[in-house]
Amino acid sequence: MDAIIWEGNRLRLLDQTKLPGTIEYIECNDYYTVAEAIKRLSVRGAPAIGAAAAYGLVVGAGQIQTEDPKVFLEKLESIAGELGATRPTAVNLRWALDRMMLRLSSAGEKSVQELRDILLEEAHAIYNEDVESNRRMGEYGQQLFPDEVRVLTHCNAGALATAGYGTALGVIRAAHERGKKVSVYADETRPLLQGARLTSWEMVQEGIPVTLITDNMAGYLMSQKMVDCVIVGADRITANGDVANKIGTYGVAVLAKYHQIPFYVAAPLSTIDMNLSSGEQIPIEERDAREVTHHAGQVVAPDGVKAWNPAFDVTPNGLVTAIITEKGVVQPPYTENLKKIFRDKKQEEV
Ligand SMILES: CSC[C@@H](O)[C@@H](O)C(=O)COP(=O)(O)O
Repeated sequence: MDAIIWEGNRLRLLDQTKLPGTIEYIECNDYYTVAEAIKRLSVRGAPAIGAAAAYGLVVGAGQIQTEDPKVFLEKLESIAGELGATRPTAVNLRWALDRMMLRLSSAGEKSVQELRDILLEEAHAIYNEDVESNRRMGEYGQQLFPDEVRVLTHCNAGALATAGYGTALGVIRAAHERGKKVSVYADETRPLLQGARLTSWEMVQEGIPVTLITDNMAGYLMSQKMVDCVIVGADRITANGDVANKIGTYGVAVLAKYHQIPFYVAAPLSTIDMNLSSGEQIPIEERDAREVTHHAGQVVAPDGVKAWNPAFDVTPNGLVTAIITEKGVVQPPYTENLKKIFRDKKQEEV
């Protein structure tokens, strides 16, 4: 199931808030619809947000009515600002928009129509490269798994959270495709249940054995020696290897350390923010308290109660066994080894 579809010059986004019950696509005829879809988590997951915003910028470019390239670029910059402000933690969003704008600024003198065409080409490149990165990550990551493995994951880092195939779930998929006996425990992931609604759905569709648990069961699961490793995705990784991911990830990492279970993070280089030296600098999105006080539209807390709703937490690098990227598996010390992986990538591009 594709989260993002560009077809016949139209953008359609799968409304993930309705899964697994209803499969419905949102038609995005203007960039406000894309921005709204990102804000309300119709499209979610760091790489998917980046690709959706890139296409959102293409849609926005079509709304700008001018033939003057300078005016066009000014208006586009403002649309990129609006799209970029929709969710603060996933760095892929800013990364994709910056890449789109940079491509235009390095294009030289072009007509407005040519600039629009370049934008679409770049959005396709971001999308296609993400799928390719996930497949590579899958190949590297699956080598860390023994032939028979029970894996715990948190939130949804699958095909739905990316342009396709998935990061953490991509590694699980790759292991399964290579004939390894993989079974998955999926944390339900309160408050919005991405684990229950999306991860377990993806695994069922794929025929990979999955068992759903509530978030507070992970400790007992580990104490019963029912899990061999943890693998999660990421929304932003800083230069020292600290990892921001869905709220609850930190708790799982602490439990994994205590139980001496490897804790892996799978993420493309577009999720690694080398401009931030540590996780304390990552902006953490706080969402509406109603997501905590309500469940499926029903109130589950007394009227007037205060609720706190940070959408992400930060797992310190010391709890991370390895970071799986499309360029290989990065081991500690992260400050040194992440720098090296970016240096190698730059050399490859020359
Ligand atoms: C491959 S995506 C990894 C993360 O983006 C994912 O684990 C996550 O935390 C998603 O959060 P969400 O709030 O659903 O966008």
